[in-house]
Amino acid sequence: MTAPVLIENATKTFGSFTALDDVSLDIAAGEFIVLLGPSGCGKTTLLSILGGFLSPSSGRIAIGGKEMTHVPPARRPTTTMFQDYALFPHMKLKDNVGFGLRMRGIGRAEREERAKNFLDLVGLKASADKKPHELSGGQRQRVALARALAVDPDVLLLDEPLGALDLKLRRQMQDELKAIQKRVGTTFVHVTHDQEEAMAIADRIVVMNQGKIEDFGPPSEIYMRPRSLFAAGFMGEVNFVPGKIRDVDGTGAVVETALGKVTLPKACFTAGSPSAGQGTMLCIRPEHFRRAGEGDGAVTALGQATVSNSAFFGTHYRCHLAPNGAPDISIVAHMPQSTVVAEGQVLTLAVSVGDIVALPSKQA
Ligand SMILES: Nc1ncnc2c1ncn2[C@@H]1O[C@H](COP(=O)(O)OP(=O)(O)OP(=O)(O)O)[C@@H](O)[C@H]1O
Repeated sequence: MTAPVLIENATKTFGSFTALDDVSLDIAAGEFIVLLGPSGCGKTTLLSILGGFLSPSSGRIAIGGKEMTHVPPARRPTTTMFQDYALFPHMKLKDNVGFGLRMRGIGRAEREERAKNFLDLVGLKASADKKPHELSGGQRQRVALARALAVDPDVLLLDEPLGALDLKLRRQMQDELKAIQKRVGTTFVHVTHDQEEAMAIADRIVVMNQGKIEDFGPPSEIYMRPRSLFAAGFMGEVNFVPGKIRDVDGTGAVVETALGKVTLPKACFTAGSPSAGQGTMLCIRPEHFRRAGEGDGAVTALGQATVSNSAFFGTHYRCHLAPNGAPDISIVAHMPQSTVVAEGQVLTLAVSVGDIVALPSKQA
């Protein structure tokens, strides 16, 4: 089963501290949503409000069109899977997976049948009679997922479920989790502070900071067209170049920066229309820099820069560049591996204007 989730103006305070600040989200049935943000930003608080373990101080929650704000966890169509997935050590895997069904009064034959189906879904059908200590960490994680899905929730809430796994296993489990979610079609809301994990699994990412939503959209949109400085910086590496908006017309604006003037179309201003005199921050990803004259399409030259450090990364050179005439700015650029970039070399930097995002330099 699957259901849409609606969160309207949810706020959660603990004494005078606001952990969640006027958060609204509209999640479609069957979506894989990731709540992403640094430690303490309110991800778990939001997940706990969805699961019914916390009540919002104000605002409301609906799941599948039904009011859920004050409904206790056991009466919600949700299951929560925690990082500490605590399987019962004395029970066989099929009994661990069937445990929730037993609690719901489902008879042994049906329980075993469903437990086996869900163990099959996570690739462990042949291990149904094993006990948790006979499994690896990744296999135990799969059993926990099978157990959570076996009770057929409309929405599965996952709180850093891969946090305890080593990096290689974690990447592998991310792929599996995504594939399983697509097969079952259940709405997943998954918490992580790992940006790569979010990009690997999410249909849409909710970027959170200090109890607020900074950005919400598909991974590529948040990476390429972020709507906040925080989201731009949290989703991968980015160079910030400060500037001032000078001339605005219907098509865009001219921005004056320490690297020179850049004419940007309206689409570059992802947080709203530019206004003259406003301070702005240009966000440029390292891979969007190139040397003047390289690549196709219209590029804007951003002056000359001296390579202060260059390292070969296989797919590219990662360079630190000191723009000539702008000592306060340091640039990280990825240059194609086809041409050697050496320390001390002077390059004319260029970027395609369509790759630049301009955001208000001070966001409320
Ligand atoms: N019961 C509580 N009483 C007081 N403060 C709380 C309580 N629960 C959470 N907080 C505070 O609310 C803020 C958000 O906590 P939350 O657990 O939602 O963050 P998080 O983004 O999930 O962080 P992490 O990634 O570290 O788990 C934190 O500053 C935390 O200290």
